[in-house]
Amino acid sequence: MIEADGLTKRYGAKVAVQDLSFTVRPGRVTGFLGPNGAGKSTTMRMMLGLDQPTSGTVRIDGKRYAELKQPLRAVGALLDARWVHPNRSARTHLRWLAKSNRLSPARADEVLGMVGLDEVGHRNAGGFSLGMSQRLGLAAALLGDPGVLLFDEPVNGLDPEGIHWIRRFMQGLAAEGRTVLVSSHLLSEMSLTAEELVVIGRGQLIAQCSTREFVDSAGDGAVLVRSPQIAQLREALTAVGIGVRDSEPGSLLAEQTTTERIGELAAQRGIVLHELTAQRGSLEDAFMQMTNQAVEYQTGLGSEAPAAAGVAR
Ligand SMILES: Nc1ncnc2c1ncn2[C@@H]1O[C@H](COP(=O)(O)OP(=O)(O)OP(=O)(O)O)[C@@H](O)[C@H]1O
Repeated sequence: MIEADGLTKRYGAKVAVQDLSFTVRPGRVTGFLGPNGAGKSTTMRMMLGLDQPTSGTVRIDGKRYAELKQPLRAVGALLDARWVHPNRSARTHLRWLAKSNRLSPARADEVLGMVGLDEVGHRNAGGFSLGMSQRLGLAAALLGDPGVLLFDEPVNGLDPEGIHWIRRFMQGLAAEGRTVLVSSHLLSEMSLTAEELVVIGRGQLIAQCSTREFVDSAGDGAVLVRSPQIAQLREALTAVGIGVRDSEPGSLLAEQTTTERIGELAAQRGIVLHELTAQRGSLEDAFMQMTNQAVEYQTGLGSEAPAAAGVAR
């Protein structure tokens, strides 16, 4: 579990992270989203003790990073996949990391196998493709078999196969009961990967909720209904005060309601339904709507945007 409590980081006059409180729970992948410069990397660096908070705390399984006796056994991270010695083999790189963290060198081969690099473990890491480097970065993060994993933009620059592989891998780690926090700019990818979201803008919390709730919060509550008895359905809906908009022939859009309400109403009146679909936006729509106020610099004369609108829970 990761717990941020009133986390604040200032660089001189610049406030990178401001009074940020959220919890990341084990057993599912949590996406960490925010526009450029929102403070995601700074927050992750504070989780790993690479930056000190100006105020507030962030705890990994109840402890600050500095209090962890063997940090690599508690938290693993992939921040920059290119951080390897180019003339060292992947295996030597991992063994060196293991040794300097008092972990068994045999663990290097185990993690190489876990990420599918056992065949190329003897090759110089400097010659690895981006996808292979990302896998090596994941292997390094897993060396201490940690319960908490942090990934900063792990799929940046990868091809669809690489993205798919990392998605399944992260979901597998979460299914083993680990806490997995992953930042990404790729929103459609994040909607497939993450069950939970922490969304920040200008260093402040915008939302912490399930991906489903986040997407729903941006929807307009309309429900598409298709029925061979559309006239009767329209009458039944307007009779109970539900607003109706036209859609394709044989269909209508019921406003500000739920699929449950319409399904039950149709059943009571004996009206046959062929389709009942809540109209959802995409994670992209929700993100744009929620972070619109929170982009660091709005277009137009570089004026700063107002503070993030608070839908945080
Ligand atoms: N060492 C530093 N000195 C001064 N300002 C910094 C420093 N590190 C980050 N910042 C500023 O803090 C803010 C948050 O940066 P951060 O890199 O954490 O955002 P981010 O959400 O990770 O952005 P991106 O998605 O673009 O990587 C930015 O305005 C950035 O310019």
